[in-house]
Formats: sequence, structure tokens, C-alpha cells
Amino acid sequence: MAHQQHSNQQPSDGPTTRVGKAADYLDQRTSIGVAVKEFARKVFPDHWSFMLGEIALFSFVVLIASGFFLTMFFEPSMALVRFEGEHPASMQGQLMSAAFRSTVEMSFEVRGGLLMRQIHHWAALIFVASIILHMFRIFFTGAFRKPREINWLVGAIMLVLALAAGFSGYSLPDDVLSGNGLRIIDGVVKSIPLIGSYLSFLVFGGEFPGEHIIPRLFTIHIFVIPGLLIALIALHLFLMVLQKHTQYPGGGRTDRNVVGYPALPVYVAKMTGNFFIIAGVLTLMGATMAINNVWNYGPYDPSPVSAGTQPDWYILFVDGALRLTPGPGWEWVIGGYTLSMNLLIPAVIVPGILFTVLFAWPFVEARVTGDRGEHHVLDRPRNRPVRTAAGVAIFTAFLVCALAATNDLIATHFSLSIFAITWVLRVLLFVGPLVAFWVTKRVCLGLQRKDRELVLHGHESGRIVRFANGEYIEVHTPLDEQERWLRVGYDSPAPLEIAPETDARGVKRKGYVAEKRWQRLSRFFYEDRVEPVTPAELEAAHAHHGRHTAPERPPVEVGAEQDRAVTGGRG
Ligand code: HEM
Ligand code: HEM
Repeated sequence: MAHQQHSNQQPSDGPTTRVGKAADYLDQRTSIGVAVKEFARKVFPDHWSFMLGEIALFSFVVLIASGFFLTMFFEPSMALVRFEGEHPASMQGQLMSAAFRSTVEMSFEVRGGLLMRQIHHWAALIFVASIILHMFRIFFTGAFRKPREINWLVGAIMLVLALAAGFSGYSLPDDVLSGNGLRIIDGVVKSIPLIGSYLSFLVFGGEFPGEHIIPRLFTIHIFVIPGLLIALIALHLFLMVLQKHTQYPGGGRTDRNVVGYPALPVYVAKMTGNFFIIAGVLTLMGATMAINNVWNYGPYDPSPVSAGTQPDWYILFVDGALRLTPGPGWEWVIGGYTLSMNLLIPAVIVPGILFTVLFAWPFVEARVTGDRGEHHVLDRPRNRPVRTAAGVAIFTAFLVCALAATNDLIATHFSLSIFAITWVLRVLLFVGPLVAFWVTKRVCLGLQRKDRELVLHGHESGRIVRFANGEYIEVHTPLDEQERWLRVGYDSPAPLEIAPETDARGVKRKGYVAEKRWQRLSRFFYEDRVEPVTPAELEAAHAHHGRHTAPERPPVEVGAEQDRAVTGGRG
């Protein structure tokens, strides 16, 4: 740790160790000690789900390190060359792009080349997976609520960048799979009304595939996207430290404190350990699990597309949506312009809606809740039934689409008709999310009722007692104060109340129609609700059970506690 004082004193007062002296040297020139001291004391709440963001962060570090290695050997060029390497023998003399050749040569001739490629690819898959799981954690616990809406937006932009990084990287080797992926992108870009064909020419530098796309994707992949991601991750983490982390509900945790462990030594040690574990696991995966062995597919050629070709998992849903949409005949011609609905809907409109919902959610939810207060204690998903159900419904649609991208594999593995599978999935795409929504909402409300029951009557003990007068009762064990706090301490918003359409003099109010719409949405969110237990009910229940303990804030169970500055209130 940096030495904290600016000293004009005798050297004998200063640090004696080498590290201490180096820290002191730096501190005297930068005053960094103040920042280090402030950070070291910061309290971080502890929960396994906070690791997901860390996995994203550390796999990004692995991506940069392995990607740096790949840039030394990869040749971002579409020049036509002949393969003259020894391995694989089947490719000798074959014509291919320099990009493909360098990928194969890197895999067979560069020491550690294949390992690095595989580490890079596995890290990319884990990177996107951890980001999405991290986003689920944020979503289902309501961590995006004020004051973290901006950080949600920063995160959502990073998700888009991560997908773009994955897609651009996947395209670089210029093999038959990635080339066909680009072919689909070309079709999708061309389907955009009015500007589509111009845009495709702009992107590919002429007719597809041309000679420019790989060098362009290379610049985007190794420079533009990583640069933006590094800047945004810095902003993301800066905001997280500034706002302090949220915490799960539990013993003594409120919106005004942070309970957890200090950054130094506990959290920094844990994070360093996690980094080595994640880097180690990714290296092990790269060393033992083959991925994207492009020489088995061959260089790009538009003709040999076979069954069983899939993109990386995070693009599956777009591929699946394309496969589910009715075929090439679905076109509208308006004023001489052709609209290819079979491409526009699945690949432009559906992802467009998905990302609009993603970006807008925190703002829409704040509006329908009518809540302007800050929230630092996380929601339990059951206490926000519509949010939880909507998340599960969207995820179900995502899964159905992803499954549809494997329709050919399902058909060949299970000897089923591909048309039957496609029809089943089409129906499931509409019915699945509705059922998932309904079931999740009912489960959430049921769990809330169960919480209520537990708080008022305690846990069933299974012990039946018979009184002298013949009456049987089951003895219930009352909840301890930590559990009671967890199950009682939440608020359940009611639908928005709005002023009537006309004022006292019968004049129609401006903005009423818009407000009415918001109210309707708010009803959809909060009409079905279970009232949280009130202090009076608790008091009554405990009087009944012979205990007179009012619900007080229980003590903090572990770690350190720090206050946080909270502004704003409930509107
Ligand atoms: C490159 C991608 C990302 C990285 C490296 C990253 C990293 C992190 C880390 C390390 C944390 C603190 C620990 C934790 O809560 O897990 C965090 C918190 C947060 N992230 Fe991300 N994140 C990424 C993407 C996203 C996305 C896609 C979203 C949402 C759309 C998001 C929203 C948030 C929010 C709101 C917080 C504050 C959470 C709280 O205080 O509870 N992040 N992020
Ligand atoms: C931001 C996150 C990144 C993701 C998600 C990502 C993803 C990918 C993927 C999936 C591939 C295909 C790998 C394969 O051939 O099997 C790839 C290739 C490549 N990546 Fe990345 N990458 C990222 C960052 C970087 C960075 C920072 C660099 C450079 C410093 C880099 C350099 C390369 C190079 C040169 C290739 C082509 C070599 C090859 O395909 O074997 N990548 N990337």
C-alpha cells in the first residue's frame, strides 16, 4: 500500500522496505496514496452472483492477451494464394485467401499457435456468456434502478460491442463457415429498405465478397471494438465504485449502508485469485477442447454449405429466427422497391425490438413504478413478478430461436421431418413465452404468499400437540430475526394513480391520454399483487403466538459496514 503522508521529514521517518520506498516515491509525485487509501477502505458486498461481472472482465483480459499473440501471425488479406504447407496434406496446392492460409499455418506451424487460437475462441464464448448471465443478475434483482440506469446503458452498449467483437473475430479466418455467415449479413444488409444495397457496397467495398471485408473487419476487431470496450469498462467500473455496489437484502442491510468486506486486503485478494482461476480454466479449455478447426471446413466458397453449420452460440438466435421465418417468397413490392420480409423481420426488426427493450427497460420501469428514490438493496425476483416473468418470457423466445438454428441437427439426429420441427418451433415461439410469462408470474406471487405465511405463522415444525380438551395444534417455529427481515423488508408498488380527466371546472386536462397509457402499463405491472406484511399484522401475529417483538432492524451478520450518501426520495 502507498505511504500516506507527504513528508518533508527526515528520510529515517519514511518507509524502509523497497516496496514501501517505491510507493513513497510515487506518492510524493502523484498523491496517489489518497486514492489508494480511499479505495482500500471501500466496502464490497459479497455474493457469488457478483462474480459474473468479474468473469466477463477477466475473460476480456485473456482475449486481449491471446488476441495480441494472434495479431503477430494472422494475415488480414483476401489475396488469393496457394497452400504450400505440409499440414494438412489434403490442402496442398489448394487456392485460398491469405487470411485462411495464415490461420491454418498459425495452427500447425507456430508454436502455441493452435493453443492461443483455441484459448481466444473459448474466451470469446465464455466472455459473451458471462456478460449475458451478469445482465440477467442485474435485471432480475433490479440493480439497474436509480442511480444505476446509466451503468445499465453502458453495459448494454458493451453487450452490443461484445457481439460485434465475436462476429468480426469469427469472420476473420475466412473459412467456409464464416464466409457463409458474412454472406447472410450481406443479404440482411441488402434487405434494409432504400439504403440496403448502397450500405452493402459500402461495407464490402463493392460486390460481395470483394477483397476488402477481411482487412476492414480486422481493424474493427483488433482496434475499434477493443478500444471502445476498454474505455467503457473503465467507465463501468468507475461508476460502480462511485455509486458503491448494491447488496442483497439481509441482516441490517438498507439503502443507506453497504455491508461487506473491504477492498484491501479481502476483495483484492479474492479478485486476483479469481483472475488466475479464470485464466487457468480458459487455458485448460483451449488446451484440451478443439474449437473451430477451420482446416476441416476448408476455405470460403459459396457452394458447399452443408447441414450442421451453426454460428457461435450468441448468434444462434438470429440464425434460428431466419430459419423460422417463412421462405423466400415473402416479399412486398412498394413503389418499385422490394421489401424482403423474410430477412427484415427476423434479422432487423426482431433484434431491433429486443435491443430497444433492453436499453429502455430501466426507464420504462421507473415510469410505471412512479419511483424516484435510490435503491441499493436488491430485489428478490419473486417480489417483482411482472419483471421476472417478462425476463423469463424473453429468454424463452431466445431459446426457441436458438433451438431453431439447430433444426437440421435435430432432424438428422432424431430422424424427424425438418418441416415438422420448424412448425412446432414456430408455434412454440409465440406460445412458449406467453406460458413462461404466466407460469413465472404465478410462481412469484405464490412465493410471496408463502413468505407472508411464514412471517406470520413461522415454519411448520411437524410437531402435533394435543391439548387436554382434545384440540390438536401444530407447533410452528417462529422465524429468526434475520429471516423475518428478509421476508418482510420489501415494498410492493401499487399501480399509478393519476388525476382525473377534467379539472374542477370540467376542463379537459392536457397530457391525460398519455398518462392514462402509462397507468394502463402500470396496472399490467402491479395490479396482481400480494400486500407485504404490515407492522400491525406482525404485532398481532406475535401477540397471538405469545411473543411481543416488533420487527427491528437486525444486526449486520458479517464483515464491515459503511454509510452511503443517498439523494432523492420516493416520488
Ligand atoms: C464487457 C461487459 C461487462 C463487464 C466486463 C462488466 C463488469 C462488471 C463488474 C466487474 C461489475 C461489478 C461486479 C458485479 O456486479 O458483477 C459490474 C456491475 C454492473 N454491471 Fe456490468 N459488466 C459488463 C456488462 C454489463 C451489461 C451488459 C450490463 C447491463 C445491461 C451491465 C450492468 C451493470 C450494472 C448495472 C452494474 C452495477 C451492479 C450493482 O451495483 O449491483 N454490465 N459490471
Ligand atoms: C473483445 C473481445 C474479443 C472477442 C469476443 C474476440 C473473438 C474472436 C473470435 C471468436 C475469433 C475467431 C477465432 C478462431 O479462429 O477460432 C477471433 C479471432 C481473432 N482475434 Fe479476437 N476477439 C476479441 C478481442 C481481440 C483482440 C483484443 C485482439 C487483438 C489484440 C484480437 C485478435 C484476433 C485475431 C488476430 C483473430 C484472427 C486469428 C484467428 O482467427 O485465429 N481479438 N476473435
